[in-house]
Amino acid sequence: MSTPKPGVLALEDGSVFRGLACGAARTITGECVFNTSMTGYQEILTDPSYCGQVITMTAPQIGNYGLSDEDNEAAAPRCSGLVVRELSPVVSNWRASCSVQDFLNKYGIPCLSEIDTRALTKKLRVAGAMNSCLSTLPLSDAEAVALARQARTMQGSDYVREVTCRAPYQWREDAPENHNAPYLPAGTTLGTHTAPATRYRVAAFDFGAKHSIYRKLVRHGFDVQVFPADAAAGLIREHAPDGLFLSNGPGDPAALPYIHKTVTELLAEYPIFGICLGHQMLTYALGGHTFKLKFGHRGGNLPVKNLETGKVSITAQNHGFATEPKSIEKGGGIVTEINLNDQTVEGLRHRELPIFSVQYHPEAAPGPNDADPLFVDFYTLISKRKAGKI
Ligand SMILES: NC(=O)CC[C@H](N)C(=O)O
Repeated sequence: MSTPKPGVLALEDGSVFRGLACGAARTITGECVFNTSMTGYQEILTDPSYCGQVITMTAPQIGNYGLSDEDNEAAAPRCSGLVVRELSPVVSNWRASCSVQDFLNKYGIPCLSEIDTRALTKKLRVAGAMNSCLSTLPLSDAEAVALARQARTMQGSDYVREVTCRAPYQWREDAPENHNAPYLPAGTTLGTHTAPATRYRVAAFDFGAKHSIYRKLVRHGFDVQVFPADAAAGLIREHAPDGLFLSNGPGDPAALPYIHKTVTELLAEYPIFGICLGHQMLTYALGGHTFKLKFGHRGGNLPVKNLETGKVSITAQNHGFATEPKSIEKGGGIVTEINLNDQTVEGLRHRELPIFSVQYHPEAAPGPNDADPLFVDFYTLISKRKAGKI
């Protein structure tokens, strides 16, 4: 075994953490954020919404079950770096095809282990998410801090352009990355889930979508046609979908005026469901705006209350921005859900139009399945629209 090399993480406030280098040998910068999920590091690493960010996992050991070919959320990871307390020296799972170390090497992502992630997370909670420099090459503290201070700021950054698909395509049920969601022919039942007999066509804007969302849509009776983030309203109309889906994605939601414009144009024409960045795009289409949260919500057990039903769901989340509640009122938006930790907006709907969205991740990969019925709600909304009831 080769001797582990030292590596460094520096924050823009001048803090420096030294650990052991693994993954790619390089120096990167990015916004340092933390995720409190106990499991699901593969889905987190491959979620394109982390583009431009250095992910700190607060779970003390990462990597013990390796990575499997079926659980990726995108074709390649888009995060900038990974920080962990301990990387498991062994991989123990029959589904595993590689280790975290091998995966990071393959995709050129640097990682630090043996970092006091508790101290780092406490710093980020008090000061807020900060820009950082992570290097697995020889670099002095002063050099690393200087690079962290020069890093591109999250606010104002359009990272969607870097992760969206280049051309429209049909999401294929039999695509290799789709193996872990068994295909249910129309009308058949698996466990408590019955695949609807009638399938609807949904046009999905890919802002950096997690594949689990497409898998869920397919399971819930949708045929998914995926469109690049800058697809014009006319292109969507040509496809004649039954509904629109707005995906999750990286970066600052305020920095995407071309998407705000398209969604505004399509607002009154189709039933719409948005998740995370998609929810934020609906916010802008309703004339509203977002603001940056201090340290964001990233984890697998965040409590959300539905203000209309009183029901509380435990949800998976990954976002750094949130909707300003008052800002959506004029455009007909109603806040439907709030986060019980900080009372920020977690869901909205339109007063009359068949449009709704959530800031959290109902596809839950990783995470609890409390919000799974939202996919059924979207299906029901489209059924009603087609029956002329709304
Ligand atoms: N997961 C997402 O879609 C994140 C949305 C947005 N980039 C945010 O951080 O708030």
